[in-house]
Amino acid sequence: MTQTNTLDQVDFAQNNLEKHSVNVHKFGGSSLATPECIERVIAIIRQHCQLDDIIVVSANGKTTDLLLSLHQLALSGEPLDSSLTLLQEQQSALIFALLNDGNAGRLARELAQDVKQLVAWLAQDPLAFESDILALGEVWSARLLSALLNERICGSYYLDARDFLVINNARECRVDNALSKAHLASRRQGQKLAVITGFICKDETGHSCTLGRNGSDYSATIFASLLSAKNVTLWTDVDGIYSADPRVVPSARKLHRLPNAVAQELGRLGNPVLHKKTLQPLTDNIGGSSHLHVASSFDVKAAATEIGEFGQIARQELSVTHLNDLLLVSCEALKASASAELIARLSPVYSDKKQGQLVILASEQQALTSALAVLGTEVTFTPVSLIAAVGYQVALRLDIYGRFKRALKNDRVLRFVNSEHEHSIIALLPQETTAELLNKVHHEIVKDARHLGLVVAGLGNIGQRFLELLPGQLSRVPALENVHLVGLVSSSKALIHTDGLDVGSALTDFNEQATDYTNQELLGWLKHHPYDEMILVDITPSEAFSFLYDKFFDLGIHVIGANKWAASADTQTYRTLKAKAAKSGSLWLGNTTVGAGLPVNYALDDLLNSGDDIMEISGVFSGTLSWLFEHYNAEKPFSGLLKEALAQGITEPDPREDLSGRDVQRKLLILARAAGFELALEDINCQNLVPKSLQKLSTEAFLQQADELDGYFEQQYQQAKEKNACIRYIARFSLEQGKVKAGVSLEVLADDDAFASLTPCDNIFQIKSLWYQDNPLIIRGPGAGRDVTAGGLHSDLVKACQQLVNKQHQVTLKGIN
Ligand SMILES: NC(=O)C1=CN([C@@H]2O[C@H](COP(=O)(O)OP(=O)(O)OC[C@H]3O[C@@H](n4cnc5c(N)ncnc54)[C@H](OP(=O)(O)O)[C@@H]3O)[C@@H](O)[C@H]2O)C=CC1
Ligand SMILES: N[C@@H](CC=O)C(=O)O
Repeated sequence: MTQTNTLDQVDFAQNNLEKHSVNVHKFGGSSLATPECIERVIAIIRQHCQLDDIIVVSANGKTTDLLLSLHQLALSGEPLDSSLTLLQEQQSALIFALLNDGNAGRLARELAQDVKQLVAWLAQDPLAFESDILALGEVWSARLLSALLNERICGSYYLDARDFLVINNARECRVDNALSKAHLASRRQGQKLAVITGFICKDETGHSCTLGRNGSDYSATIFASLLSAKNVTLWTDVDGIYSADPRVVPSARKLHRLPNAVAQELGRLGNPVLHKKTLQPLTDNIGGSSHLHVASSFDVKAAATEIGEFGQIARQELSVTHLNDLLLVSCEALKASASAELIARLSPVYSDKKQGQLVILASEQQALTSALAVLGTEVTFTPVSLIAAVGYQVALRLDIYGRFKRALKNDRVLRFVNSEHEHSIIALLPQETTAELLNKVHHEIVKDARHLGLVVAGLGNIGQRFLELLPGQLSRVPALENVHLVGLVSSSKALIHTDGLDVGSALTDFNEQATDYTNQELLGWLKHHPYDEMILVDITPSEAFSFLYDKFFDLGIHVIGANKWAASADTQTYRTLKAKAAKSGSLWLGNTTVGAGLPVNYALDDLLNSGDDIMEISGVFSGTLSWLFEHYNAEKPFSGLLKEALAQGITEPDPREDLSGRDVQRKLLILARAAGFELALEDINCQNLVPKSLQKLSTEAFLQQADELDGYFEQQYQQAKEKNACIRYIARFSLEQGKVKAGVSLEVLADDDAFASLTPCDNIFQIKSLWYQDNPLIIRGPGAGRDVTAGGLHSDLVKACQQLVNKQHQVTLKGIN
């Protein structure tokens, strides 16, 4: 895990910023529309950019539309004055709202010069200067942002892409890579942020050209390819790519990672965010491995969608897309081989040479009609629409094919076709694809596709057993179908694979491949994980690790803890954690913190849910102490038994946690809190069975001197025996006349007491409540041990997943909604 420096972490006066690679950030028009939007962009750059990165900009807000309308007005000979004034006013307003007086004056003078030139072009020959006219929007936007960066953040320069980006085929916007790369290299300035115009370029004769619809996105990926950039981020008004258009399908889920091939297919089949040209420079760049991110400049915290090459898990993502306003073209001439070049040029949505048929966008009808007129044959156009299931080689997945057909069984379908590389199954419909149909098909295809990541912290006695049971659970329990083990963490080493670890060999892989990590690195990875939900199972005994819960909940991570520290933390910390978890929708389960696999926490929850009031909880809460006192008969030394319990994995890693009563004290606190009481550890009297002389030693030294315990326990045992009684470590909590009484201690019990004759290691919980007053509720069984604890954690995992697989996230589309 590596950490990159961002601009807000460095002091520019003595900047020594380490570069990892170039990143390209593109900001669209809506992200740069107003002074407030531009302030947001500045904040993003400060946080996410490094020196030498490239920033690509579109024209501010609707500037290009205004320039286009001026162009139209000029062509039709209509007056320009009011539109010109509006254009200049809008630009001036941005300049004066954002820049200091000196820079604002300079940019206003340059703007006035440009407007003069614009008026001349419009008067002279608007058609010939169309691209020069449209290019002004990006030039103004880049000049403004660069000046602002110079004022606010760091050295910056702006580049007009027409100074280096050369295309040698205007119709297909094909870039002359060698020439453009050389020109760009000669214009870059080191240790500064470049702001470059998107959308515009020049042709081989030096004339201005534009890159067409979504041209700035295309510019960004072209620059990334020229510079072998590591990442390209399209900062836009939506926070990623969804499994269907979320404006139409409310249950659409964000796709966190998309393989290039799938993203390209989505762009081709009408995804509103991706354009089919955008990815081309990255995928054409053989050996290049740039990843494309789609992120929202309006909601920087929202996880983005990352597009690139990924392993198996990302390849399982499915989505549904649709296109209305299509035409099915039938023409005999299309069967001839002479039509091949025409078809390739048009790159239709679908073509069937045998049948002489194409499917094109309705907007392409005119171009096709004139192209086919040359062939002199009759053409028929039939309005159609398409709906498609898109995913990596989805056409080869028979289950998905079946579901897709099933969802459409009551609709008229002209035909089902697979795309060339099997990344989509397309249904051509003779009618419009309605919102209702889209929702129906989406539900059928995407219903169980939420991916849950799993990180296990603590790979000791219990953690290892948990992992041994995991493969069986994953293949047996339907709710775990989309759970992927992605991380294993011990106190100093971590093995994290975003694409998933092999559950069968996870521990061996951890022992061979895990590397040192810091908590910062772990949190950094968790912050950007690409899963719908992330579950962390804490099987450490560590208080330090429990301090991270606060951050986990901030990040919306779900926690299943066997670790008792957080659940028994001081009242303020506990309250804050509960509130944070509730706020971020994080689940926090800890059934095994008390009674290992026994469902005592669940039972208390159920009682409260049933309207009951709990008045008393008592019993034997320690598996270790139960095992010790049920076995102890003063024949074998007590210390010998203690070491046996440690070897059996019943005790805490340091058995003094058990013997001191602290473990029982924590458990009583956890249960009292679960029963709805607010109390702290200090409110629970605790009898420590470890003599002072052994309390401060290391675990090893304590075990060596453990025979110092023997005399005390022998005496306690014999004294009890004389009264036909026994010794047991008991926890008691009660509410008496509105006052809480709580304590844990060694008690002398009659041999026939309900807490006296347990199977060694058993816990017993006696709960008195309104419903269970005269005849208390009893839960009894093994309260410690590898199997029951690991099993209890699996029970929590299934419970969490049952809730999370169906959880709906509110889609927020800032800038669109
Ligand atoms: N034994 C039982 O029957 C029950 C136990 N529990 C709880 O289960 C937990 C685990 O117990 P057990 O398996 O016996 O413990 P172990 O000592 O056998 O294993 C502890 C694991 O936690 C790791 N660890 C320790 N500190 C940290 C840290 N700061 N960050 C990340 N990992 C850390 C250790 O790593 P390393 O190897 O590097 O030291 C080790 O892998 C405890 O909280 C215990 O109370 C709960 C119910 C029943
Ligand atoms: N050491 C504990 C383990 C479970 O929490 C016990 O003995 O009960």
